[in-house]
Amino acid sequence: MTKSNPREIAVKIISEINDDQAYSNISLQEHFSQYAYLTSLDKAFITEIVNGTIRHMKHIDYIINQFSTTKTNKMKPLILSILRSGVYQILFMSKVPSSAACNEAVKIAKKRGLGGLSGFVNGVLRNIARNINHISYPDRNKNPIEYLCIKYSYPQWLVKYWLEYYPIDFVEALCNASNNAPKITIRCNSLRTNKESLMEILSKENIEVSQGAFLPEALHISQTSAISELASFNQGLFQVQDESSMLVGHILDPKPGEKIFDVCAAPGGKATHCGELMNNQGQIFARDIHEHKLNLIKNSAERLGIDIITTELHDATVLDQEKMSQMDRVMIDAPCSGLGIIRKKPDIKWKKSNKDLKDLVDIQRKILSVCSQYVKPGGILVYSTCTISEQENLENIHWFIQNFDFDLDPVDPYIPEFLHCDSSKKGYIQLFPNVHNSDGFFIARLKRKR
Ligand SMILES: C[S@@+](CC[C@H](N)C(=O)[O-])C[C@H]1O[C@@H](n2cnc3c(N)ncnc32)[C@H](O)[C@@H]1O
Repeated sequence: MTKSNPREIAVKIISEINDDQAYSNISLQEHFSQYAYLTSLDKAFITEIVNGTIRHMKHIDYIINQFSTTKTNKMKPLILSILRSGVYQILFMSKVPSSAACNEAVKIAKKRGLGGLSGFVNGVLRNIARNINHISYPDRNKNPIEYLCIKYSYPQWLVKYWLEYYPIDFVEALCNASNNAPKITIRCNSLRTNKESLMEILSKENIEVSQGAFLPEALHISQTSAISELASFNQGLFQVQDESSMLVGHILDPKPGEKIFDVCAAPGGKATHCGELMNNQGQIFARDIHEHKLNLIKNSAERLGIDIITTELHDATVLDQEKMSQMDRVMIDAPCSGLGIIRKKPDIKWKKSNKDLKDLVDIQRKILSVCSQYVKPGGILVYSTCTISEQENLENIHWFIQNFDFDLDPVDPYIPEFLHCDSSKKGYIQLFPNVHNSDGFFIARLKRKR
């Protein structure tokens, strides 16, 4: 069997994402396992082509359509994937010579049985490479929506949606920041080590490591692939988690000995963080609607040395009478549109729609109305999402406090001072990639009145 080269594998993954609805992160991991001969450099190269092409897809298609008589919506899907990945390399990968991008695209077309179209691929890509500095774009002043959609590659519904809530300069900065691949952030496991020791161990494993931005337990690391092969990972010294997501644990503020309910818990990032914050004392019930995901929680808890987490298969929209008013704290890390994690999962741009947001609001309100009943009088409920959508965030919270016996509770005591703002004094915070250089996250803290 001939080995597939990295560009060919990238085209395959791009096709799976666009044509078979695969998720970018899952498809990348599956191919890395399948092609065990790939080096870490190969993996980084494939990840860059795949995520970059998906990130800039609308911009890329706009360019292809200026140079090809056959428009992108009429092309064979495989040819389109080959062209898109070729244009990405020409436009965004300054270290890749355009000639290499064109030649390799032609080779892939031939190898995949589309030799008859190799001249077309060659012609379109070389034409684009020659004219890359003479492409005209929509005018920002005359047509701001089209400009943002093309320049930053976002679907029109999303640009319009964000513009309903934020000024255009903010939306432009948000679109731009959400196109940057983020640093990897890890959480030092305080049950097994401390930050200084972990930094030393990681350096010995040839991982570049630096302090996180918000929280004492957060570190940034350079390595993006093969984290799970590190001895330090397997010894449970850390967990991969964005700092914005770590803030949820701090805002919940669980104490040793308490009973905590995490009703949408998989893969367990926040449940295991709570285990660490509780010094592995107390009880955490970690539920999810998907059985196969419960193993992810169990495996992480075991690796991190946390034994107070009980995993349970349960639909959070269905009331569990036995748990009513039993919990000191309840965490609803709700299923959401994920518009805050486009940096990590660029395919979210193309997979979500306005209708999804409306459907999600229904589920989120159902989960809020059911799971708030598990909180003891005087207890705490934290609602969080990894999205930037007022409907799923603040509008849900306003609806909730109007209809249930809960008040917002200030989050300032639980977050670093530089994050303090008007809303944190009231009881919630919205993080943005363009403002906080983190995932876009919403976190609200609510206290049950009686
Ligand atoms: C945002 S993720 C949770 C992430 C998790 N808290 C963490 O920090 O790792 C939302 C989770 O909710 C689960 N989910 C979706 N609908 C649910 C429902 N009706 N009941 C319980 N879990 C649900 C999904 O399977 C998904 O794992």
